This record gives sequence, structure tokens and C-alpha cells, in this order.
Amino acid sequence: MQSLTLTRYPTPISPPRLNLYPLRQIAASVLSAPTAGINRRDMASRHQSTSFKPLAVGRNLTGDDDDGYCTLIDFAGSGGGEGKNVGEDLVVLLYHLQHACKRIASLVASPFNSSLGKLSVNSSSGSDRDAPKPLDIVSNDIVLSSLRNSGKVAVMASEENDSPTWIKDDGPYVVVVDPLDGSRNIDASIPTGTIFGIYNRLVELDHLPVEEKAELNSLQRGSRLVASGYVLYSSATIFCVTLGSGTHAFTLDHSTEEFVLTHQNIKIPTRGQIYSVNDARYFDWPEGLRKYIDTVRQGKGQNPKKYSARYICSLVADLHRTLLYGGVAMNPRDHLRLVYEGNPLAFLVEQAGGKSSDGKRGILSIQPVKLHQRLPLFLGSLEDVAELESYGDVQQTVNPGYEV
Ligand SMILES: O=P(O)(O)OC[C@H]1O[C@](O)(COP(=O)(O)O)[C@@H](O)[C@@H]1O
Repeated sequence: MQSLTLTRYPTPISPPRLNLYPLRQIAASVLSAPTAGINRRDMASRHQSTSFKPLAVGRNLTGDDDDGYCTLIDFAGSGGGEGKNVGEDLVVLLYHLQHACKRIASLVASPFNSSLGKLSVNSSSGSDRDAPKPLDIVSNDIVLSSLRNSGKVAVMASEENDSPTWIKDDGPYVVVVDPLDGSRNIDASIPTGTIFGIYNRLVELDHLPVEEKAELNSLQRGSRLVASGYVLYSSATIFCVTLGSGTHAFTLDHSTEEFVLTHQNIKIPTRGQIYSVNDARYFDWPEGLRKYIDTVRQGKGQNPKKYSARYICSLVADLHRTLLYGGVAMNPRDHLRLVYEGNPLAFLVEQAGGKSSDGKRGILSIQPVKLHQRLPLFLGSLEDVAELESYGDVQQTVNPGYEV
């Protein structure tokens, strides 16, 4: 696997402020977060930024009317959603992961990324994966180095590596990741995203040879996910996550370099009025899918409204809109990957009250058999995805490969 060294990357990514402190100190401040919530004064002293006044954010965790705010790490440290006990290890892992995503956010917005974005690197592996772009590789290196630094990860399985990378024998977690999805859009500044899923390490496999346990740990069913999420790099950088208790989104505040809670407990509408698909492929679709789209376009479906089409062709961005507005985001051909795209996003959608499907069955119940396994993917509002599934024949089996 070809790799670029981060030191050669020309963008002046300044080290994050928090990294100036030893990890022990970060962990102590993170982990001493009071479970009852975090008030504004705590936050101000933690960030040494008394002038910061956040814009409207989601419900204050303290439950009072103070204009307090809550960062991703505070939120995770104080339970990550109702009735949850998020372990310290997971909070530390999230801390490092969000740090990686801040660096990727700088990278994709950098004036120096255009040459990196344009070049494709030929993959010599011959595996069933697209040729990675240098930006993908740099993002992959950033995530891997953050996961290593966390000390909490046994193995990372990434879109950018043929096989999983073993990191640490006693790391409690397994991370699956697509470091930079939608990078084909980067030259036009169209949104991109990072997708991740977190599993517990399967300790019962500890005795196996490294390669074998790395693979088996990475091929867990989505129903075993402990946490998952995406980071959307768009007009705002949004970190959307579930720790197994609801789906929550945090927006990067560039004045403090913190992800601040902006959408607590996202509930995807049970019905939407938008479908999201590359419908230039209409004539390659099976009968059922054509019928479904024809029906909802005309307002003749279960929801007697004419649907609109929206398709960015960037999975994270299309899903983010679907989470907020409802409807269904789909790619009916065998293109998206089960392990590091389908499963993490399905868990997130289901935690928001939505539904996931490959057209026939729920995504989270599928047993992966290989790391880069592809599948048709349908995610969205409960009733819209159920209606679509009821057409039966919705998976595109003709997949000639498309040039754009
Ligand atoms: O070409 P299609 O079928 O519309 O697929 C587009 C999808 O492919 C993706 O770009 C991912 O594919 P890559 O991993 O090859 O970039 C998604 O972001 C997007 O939703």
C-alpha cells in the first residue's frame, strides 16, 4: 500500500491547542467532567476563553436557562446520552478521533490540497477497491496516527488499506473507518466526510495470530457496534455520533477549535418528501425501484405528496440532509461498503429512529465476510424505507461501472 509521510504534506496544520498538554492532563480534565452537566464557567476556564459566546445550541445539559454549551468530549464524559455509562476509554478514543477530524477539516479546506486532490495513485493490490487519491491516504495516515496515540485501539480497518492494521494487543476497541468519503468531489469543494464505527475488541480471539484476529475483529456485525458516526466537512464541520443512546451532532467552533453540541437527540422524521439517488442510472434499475421512484415523484405513494430529488453524490452529505429532513438516501448498486460505510451509518440512522436496508433486510444483521464487501444501501425515514422495501425488487444488479 502506497503511503505519504505526513511530514511532507505542505499544509501548515498547526498542532491543536489541547495537544500542548500531556494526555494525562487532557484525560483528567475530560474525565473529571461532572455527570450532572457542565456549566459555562467550567468551560470558560477550561478553554481560557472567557470572551467566547456560543450561538444557539441544543438543549443545555444542565437543564437551566443559562446559555451554556457542551462540547463533544464533555458530552461523552457525562454519559453520551440518557441512561448511558460511557467508559473512560471510549472518551479518550473519541478525543483522539475528533482531533484527527479537525486536522482533516483543515486539510480539505486548505489552498494546498488541490494538487493532492487531483492525482490518483494506482493501486497495485488488485483488490476490489477504487484507486485511492493522495488526500484519502493523508487522511488515513492522520486517523491512524490519532488512533495509535489514543492507546485505546487494538485494530483499525480502513477503506484505504487492503487489510486491517493491528495497533495494540490490549487496546479495548476496534475501529472501522472511511477516512475521506466523497473525495472525488474535492476539486469542486463539494462536501466530503469521515465515517467511523467502534466495536469492542473480541478478547476471545486474543490467542489467534495477528492477521487472523485483526480480520475477525473487523468483520463484526453492525449490531455489535458500540459507537459510530460521521464527520461532515461542508460549510460547517459537523461531528454526528451515537454512543448507543440517541444520535447527536456537534458543530466545530473555529474560535475555540471545539465541537459544540448543536443537535441533541436527532429524530429523523418518520416520513420525508425527498429521495436521494443517482437517477441517471434509471435505465439500469430493476422494475421495483423504477416503480417506487415513479410513484413518489407523482405523489401517488403512501405519502400523497410529490417528492423532490436531491443528490450531492457524497454519502455523508446526502445522509446528513436525510437525517435532518427525512426521506430516503440510497445507492441501489453494489458500490458502498458494508463494514466502514453501511454499518456505521445504519447504526446512526437507527439510533435516530430511522431504518436501514440493503433492499431486503436490515444492514446491522448482515454478517460481513470480507473487509471491502459492497452492497446496495438504503437509509432514511422509517416509513419511506419500509415503503421502498415493499416494492421487492429494488437492488440494481446491473453494475457496469460508471465513468463519473
Ligand atoms: O456513483 P454513484 O453510484 O452515484 O456513487 C456515489 C457514492 O460513491 C461515493 O463517492 C463513495 O465512493 P468512493 O469510495 O469510490 O468515493 C459516495 O460518497 C457517493 O454517495
